[in-house]
Amino acid sequence: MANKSKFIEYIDEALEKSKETALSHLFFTYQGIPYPITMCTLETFQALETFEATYDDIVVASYPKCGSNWILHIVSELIFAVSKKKYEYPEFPVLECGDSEKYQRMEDFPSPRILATHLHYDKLPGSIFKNKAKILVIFRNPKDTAVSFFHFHNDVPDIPSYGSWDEFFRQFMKGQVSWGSYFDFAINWNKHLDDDNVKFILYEDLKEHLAAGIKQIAEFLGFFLTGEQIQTISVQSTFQAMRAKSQNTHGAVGPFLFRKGEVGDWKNVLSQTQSQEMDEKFKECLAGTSLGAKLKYESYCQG
Ligand SMILES: Nc1ncnc2c1ncn2[C@@H]1O[C@H](COP(=O)(O)OS(=O)(=O)O)[C@@H](OP(=O)(O)O)[C@H]1O
Repeated sequence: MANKSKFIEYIDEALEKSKETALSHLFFTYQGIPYPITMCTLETFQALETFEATYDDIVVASYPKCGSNWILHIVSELIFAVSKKKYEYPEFPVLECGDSEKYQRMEDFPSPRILATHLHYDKLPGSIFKNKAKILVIFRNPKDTAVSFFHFHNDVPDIPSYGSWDEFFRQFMKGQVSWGSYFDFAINWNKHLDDDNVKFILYEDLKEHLAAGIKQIAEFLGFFLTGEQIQTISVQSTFQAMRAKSQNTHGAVGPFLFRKGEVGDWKNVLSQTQSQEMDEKFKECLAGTSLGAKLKYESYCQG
């Protein structure tokens, strides 16, 4: 991720703040959703109301740990392929993270701007829809998402740890984790996945058919690449390739962020009771919905 220094600088600063933050003090609530005080502030949320999206913006929307860094990488490689200019991330790309003046600075960022966000659909700035920015929404099955989230907290030395997986699981199921409930995030998006300018991506599908997924993303963004170019990006976008470069792209947190990149790791972590509890929650929130079908829950979360 190009202007590494600013990107990594931001991550390092957040880690530095995390060192002094106990888990019990990690969250503040804004409009009903918990956010980590190490990355989000009230001032920035208030300033976000002034953010003007543009038609050229590419927004990568996801619940945490569903693969946003993967998509950010693919999109920046696609831009490089069509423009021959290396995409430079001018600063940390998560829209709601950083200081309150970032939206002013963003006005001068070169187009297309690539933005990431973990905000729920109903918390996204209205200008994203009004100005018809393109939105890539990535979802991953909730069991692997929870396991990835837990490991991130408990493996990265400076991030506040949970006492145990069981404790994390309880909080995850209640939505008392950073960016709130996976299920609320999903319910919020459910009716909008076929909207104009929205492209749904399933982590598990991308993992199985990487080149085909990259081609679909390129087409959605209106980029025309040769099969050879798609193939090259595909080779650079495997988990192994990204993990190998992760210290350069993401700094010290890189190898923890690019942890395992697998489908089904939940089977090593969730107890049978926890697995059933998640199945019940899925049924209650998403059974019979369009997103429920798109997530292919039976394939990835059962058996
Ligand atoms: N190329 C590729 N292939 C497969 N999987 C990948 C890839 N890149 C990132 N990942 C996995 O995505 C998980 C991190 O998700 P995010 O990038 O959304 O994390 S974050 O919320 O922005 O911190 C995290 O999942 P886990 O390994 O299960 O923890 C990453 O390994």
